Amino acid sequence: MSLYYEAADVLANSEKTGGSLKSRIYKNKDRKNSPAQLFALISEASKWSPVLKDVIERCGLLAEEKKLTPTLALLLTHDLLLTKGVAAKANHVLKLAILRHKARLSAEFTKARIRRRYATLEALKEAVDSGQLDGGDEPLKKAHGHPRWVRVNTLQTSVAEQLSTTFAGYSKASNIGEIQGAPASVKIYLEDPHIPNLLALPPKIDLSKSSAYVNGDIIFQDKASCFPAYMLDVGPLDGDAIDGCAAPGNKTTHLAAILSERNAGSRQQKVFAYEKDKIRAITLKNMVKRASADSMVTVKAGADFLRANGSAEEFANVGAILLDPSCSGSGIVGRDEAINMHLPALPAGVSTPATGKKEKKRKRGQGVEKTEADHNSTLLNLDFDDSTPEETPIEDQLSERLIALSTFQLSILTHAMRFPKARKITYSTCSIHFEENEGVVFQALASAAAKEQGWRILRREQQVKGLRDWTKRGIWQPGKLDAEVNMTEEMREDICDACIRCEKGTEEGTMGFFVAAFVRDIETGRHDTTPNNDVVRELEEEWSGFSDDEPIMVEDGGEAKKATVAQPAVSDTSKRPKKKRKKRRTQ
Ligand SMILES: C[S@@+](CC[C@H](N)C(=O)[O-])C[C@H]1O[C@@H](n2cnc3c(N)ncnc32)[C@H](O)[C@@H]1O
Repeated sequence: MSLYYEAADVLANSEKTGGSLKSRIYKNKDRKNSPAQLFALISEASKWSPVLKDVIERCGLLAEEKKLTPTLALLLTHDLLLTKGVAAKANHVLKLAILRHKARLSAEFTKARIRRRYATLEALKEAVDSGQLDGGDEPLKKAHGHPRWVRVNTLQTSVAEQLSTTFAGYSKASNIGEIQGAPASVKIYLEDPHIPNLLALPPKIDLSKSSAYVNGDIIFQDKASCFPAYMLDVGPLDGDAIDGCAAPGNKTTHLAAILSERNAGSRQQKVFAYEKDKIRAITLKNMVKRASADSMVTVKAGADFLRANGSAEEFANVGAILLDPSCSGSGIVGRDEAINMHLPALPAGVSTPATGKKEKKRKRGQGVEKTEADHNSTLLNLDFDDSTPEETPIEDQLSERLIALSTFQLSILTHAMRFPKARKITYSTCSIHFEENEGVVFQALASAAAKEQGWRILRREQQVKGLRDWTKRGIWQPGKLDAEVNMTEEMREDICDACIRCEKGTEEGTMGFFVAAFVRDIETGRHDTTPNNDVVRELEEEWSGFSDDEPIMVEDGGEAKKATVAQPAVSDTSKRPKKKRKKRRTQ
């Protein structure tokens, strides 16, 4: 199928596949054209669509070319006017159709630019790239746009140095709202008040080609994603650290930077970075290298943290563990202030034609035309997701997936609690669900591991200043845990107050996120951390085939069960019954 038919087919999403546009493009292996090519065409055409819609309508293209749908007209006009040309054979029916109107389309394009008061094509391109034309001719006015968060990599540079080089000529914004509403062309930044070495920049700014990004001086990392390493607050007395779930490596490199800073750059303390997935481990290694953290970080590629033996000699000095395990990804901002594709309206009396070989036999009202006709609208809302996702949000079978995920999350957390020298653990997710967040924290605190090893929650007043001051705290959702937690309401409130939440789409400009920290006085801990191979085997049995990209299938479609709060009295792992994943296990 030609590039244009295939792109139109993706946009029509006639099979009603879930997920963001990007995941729909990249997951379908049956397409003839490369995902990168399809994604580039659709995203570029949608950026230009407020202008091109106008050009196509004024030119009367759809009235004359009965073979073109509004989507095809938009895609073809984009390539005709803004690229090297239409990517099709000279005699292709679509190419012939659009080329017939080249002169008029070009003339209307020039008029459209002049009407918008852009002196040159370059000036118009800049406005389009910065999203200024997103809402028609109106400048970008998003209530809570998602800032481009940039962490300055202190292993290589400093905020002062970056402000005088990469961001030379930028001025200080007075608040985050100013950043959130700014188009990319406005050169402003804000130093984050909660996290050191973090800058907020306008949402659509593209720094991916800047030398600072390419050479690792700056790292794109959402503000919330910086909370765990900062919360861990590792200092010279904390020894080495482990990142138990590390790829792509944002938190690993942040942890290394903090350790190095606190150690006056001596880099004596090490970070062990576990990554179970071999492919993701390659990304992790690259990121660690690019951030100049390779002298401090040992990547455990393809290694399962659940199998790590805390009593091993190499971990003898591990005092801090950061855990950011796989989760539902429900907090991720897919830069999902979705991009709108403005489609040209069909002239009165013109019906939408079929859109390609597969569509030839379709009747009016199917495929692309159905999508457009059904919604009776000339606006397609595209959830683009151009970030590097840590997880793939999957809405299907949510409650089953939450049970499976939280079982795994609890296992990994209680495993970390058995490392003999560990005194600090952070647990985080980019999920908004209680089950994966406070639910796991309450169960971990009630677990045998926590009780035997003396772990408790790091109370709000003991947290580093920026996070102590953060106002969004944990929540309690009654009825979500099978057994009520054996504690007073006051204790429960304290634990919730110790937990930190971030919401997406708010005036804070973060993704949806959760973090909590656990601490203990080392003297109270019992040193028993040999991995229980029965438990590991059992988990592997349950988790074989699990990957971040795959939804977890549950055998029946039955109602999800609530999580059970582990009670210490029944927590002896040797008595743990072997069972399948649907039941939560006592840790
Ligand atoms: C949420 S992502 C981590 C994101 C990372 N902390 C960052 O900020 O860049 C979770 C990662 O943990 C890995 N993972 C899941 N289970 C694991 C296990 N048992 N041991 C090691 N890595 C695991 C996944 O493959 C995935 O790459």
